[in-house]
Amino acid sequence: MKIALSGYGKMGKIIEKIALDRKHEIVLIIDQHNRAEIIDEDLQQADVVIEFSTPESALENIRQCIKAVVPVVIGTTGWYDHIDEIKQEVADSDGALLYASNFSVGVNVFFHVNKVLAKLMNNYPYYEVQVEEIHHTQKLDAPSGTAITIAEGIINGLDAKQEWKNVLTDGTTVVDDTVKNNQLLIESLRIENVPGTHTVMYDSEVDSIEFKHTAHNRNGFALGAVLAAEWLHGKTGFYTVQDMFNFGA
Ligand SMILES: NC(=O)C1=CN([C@@H]2O[C@H](COP(=O)(O)OP(=O)(O)OC[C@H]3O[C@@H](n4cnc5c(N)ncnc54)[C@H](OP(=O)(O)O)[C@@H]3O)[C@@H](O)[C@H]2O)C=CC1
Ligand SMILES: O=C(O)C1=N[C@H](C(=O)O)C[C@H](O)C1
Repeated sequence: MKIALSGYGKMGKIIEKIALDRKHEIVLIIDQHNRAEIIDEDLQQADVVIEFSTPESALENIRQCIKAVVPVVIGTTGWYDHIDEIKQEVADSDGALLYASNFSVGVNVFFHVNKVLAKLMNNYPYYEVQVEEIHHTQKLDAPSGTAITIAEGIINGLDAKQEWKNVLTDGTTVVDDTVKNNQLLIESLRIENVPGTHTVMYDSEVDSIEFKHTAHNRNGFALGAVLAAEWLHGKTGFYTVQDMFNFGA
């Protein structure tokens, strides 16, 4: 398959290596420096674009892929307020798009079990729940896209929570204590060199339940993105990575 990389930072470089190992060809690399010169015909050399750039640039990059009718796999986070518009634009152009807040197998298993657990915990309302995410200090968005997906899974399953609220903390004190009872707290910590750690905590007076995923490196994210590009090839429509993993509802 011919792959274009949109974003060539920490993730783009690992994706390139895994794609080459899997006998794909990288036909175009886009970063901040050449972005302005990229025209639709450049993108159309590729069977699929893999987009891991920045929260500010992702939307424009995605829209150019849709306009050029080139399938796009999106790992970039921080653009999710526009998902409904993008879904409509993909439908209007008969394009192909797959996105994920997290492409790793482990996190997608975690997402599934998190939803089951949230429904179960309706029976035990004396547990208070919160989410914690820890990432490296270069991360531009908070909360992480993964934490948002986890929070949505809890909110859909657990009657006591209706919305999430994010607090950036230094790990010792919660800076903002205005979280309401119906809000699910997502604490974000930024610590040097952490690839991504997510924990769901249910806490009661007598005990705590902690459900945790720790990424040891970025290889699982990158492999998942390449597998998603292979899966999307030849399809049209709007997909999430859950369509690929197919763990069920
Ligand atoms: N879904 C998932 O599984 C995962 C998602 N992510 C997400 O992917 C994104 C990228 O992460 P990461 O690789 O760590 O970030 P980096 O900061 O390491 O890389 C970002 C890259 O985007 C480039 N860039 C900046 N502006 C543009 C633009 N307008 N068009 C194209 N490229 C541009 C930068 O170029 P330059 O170097 O020239 O500035 C850089 O190469 C983040 O949103 C992160 O949250 C990360 C890991 C897993
Ligand atoms: O920025 C990162 O590094 C990561 N971003 C994704 C997110 O926001 O959830 C996925 C992973 O946790 C790493």
